[in-house]
Amino acid sequence: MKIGVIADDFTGASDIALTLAEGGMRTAQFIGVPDAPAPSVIKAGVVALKTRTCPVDEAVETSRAACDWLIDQGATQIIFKVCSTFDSTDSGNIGPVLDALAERLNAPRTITCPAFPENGRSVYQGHLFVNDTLLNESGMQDHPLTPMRDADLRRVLARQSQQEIGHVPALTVLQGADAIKTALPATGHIIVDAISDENLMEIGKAVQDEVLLCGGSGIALGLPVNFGVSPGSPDWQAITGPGAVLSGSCSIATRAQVTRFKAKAPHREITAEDVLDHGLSATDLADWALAQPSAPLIYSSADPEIVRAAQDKYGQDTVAQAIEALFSDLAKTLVANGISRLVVAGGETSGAVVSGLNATMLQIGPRLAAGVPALRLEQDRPIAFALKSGNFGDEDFFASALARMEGTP
Ligand SMILES: Nc1ncnc2c1ncn2[C@@H]1O[C@H](COP(=O)(O)OP(=O)(O)OP(=O)(O)O)[C@@H](O)[C@H]1O
Ligand SMILES: O=C(O)[C@@H](O)C(=O)CO
Repeated sequence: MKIGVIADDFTGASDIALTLAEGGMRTAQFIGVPDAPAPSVIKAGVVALKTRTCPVDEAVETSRAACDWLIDQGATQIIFKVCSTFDSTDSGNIGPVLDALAERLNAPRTITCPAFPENGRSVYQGHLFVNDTLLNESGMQDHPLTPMRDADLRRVLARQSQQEIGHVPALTVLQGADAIKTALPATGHIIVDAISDENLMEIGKAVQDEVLLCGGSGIALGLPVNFGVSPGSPDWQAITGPGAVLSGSCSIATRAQVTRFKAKAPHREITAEDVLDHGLSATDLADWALAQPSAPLIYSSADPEIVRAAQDKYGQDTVAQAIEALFSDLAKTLVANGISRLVVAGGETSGAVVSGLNATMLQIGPRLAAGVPALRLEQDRPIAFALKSGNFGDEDFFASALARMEGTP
């Protein structure tokens, strides 16, 4: 293994795994910290954790363990993969994990850039934009778990970290790799601006010898070439059989996808009340889903006012955990009863689903959308997954992903 990635959620893990795989590296996504060595053919290993919103100490400890495992596999460069919208709160978890990894790796400085231009995320003057709006006006200010109310990443990270925060501005990045390298301060966490893939390729060259990087999948764009590989599309063998869509993301993009898919597919909504007051069970939902004539959608995705009201009534963690536990049990029951293609929307939701299936390693297939690969899980039969980040994919994503898993994406 050459590159090791510690991803703070499951959709983010497959996002960066796709970038590394398309960059030409044999890549696998591991579910949690493995207790066995990686296959020797794997040149980029992505450990998917569920640490974006867990208690800080747990995030630090698990991320350190993932780092140790990746180093044991031979990784010489470590990436801490966070959300391209820098999802976190003032207490963490990005800053504390980055501080701990820097200490573990004896890295005097780290480079952070969450830009993902293909999906509209850019960093300019230290501020994160989603398309043409600042992060804090992009809809992310209403996220159920990590509302982002400040777009200045220097301030956001400073509130979470013990280290000094540096910045390399776009005007320097535009001058290319040598200028970036020269401008990097010797110590601290350094936010680097990037507004295009070309910028990210230059950053990739500039950070060839840096041991710890942090960012969205864009930070990996310019790295595989440093290891002498050439870009290509990962292989895929079609997986047929019944499908289903499970959506726990409440993002703007996912809600539009839910609306679009509902117009043509059997669908069923899960509300916080159903789960917490009326004892809705995974078995009831699975019985319904398995009786449908075409791939059904089961969703808890809801507008911000509905989410806020549920959180006020039951408590944020209680609702999130109850809904995630239901999706986890549901996925397990569906797969046990023949579902072979699963599209899942939302990072936390994907974490719950994949953990529920006791998956340990996912193979990375070709892209279904920017940042979303087709994934293959080998159990007693192959299962195809899409683990879609909340804000990724076009409105037709659910139908197109299910269709493309059956053919050649
Ligand atoms: N109706 C609802 N009411 C309250 N909370 C909900 C509701 N539906 C989902 N949630 C919770 O909101 C959270 C959504 O997070 P998730 O990571 O799955 O989506 P996302 O943040 O949009 O995706 P990503 O992290 O990939 O951007 C989950 O913890 C989920 O359980
Ligand atoms: O970087 C992103 O936006 C995604 O990969 C993600 O992490 C969302 O959960």
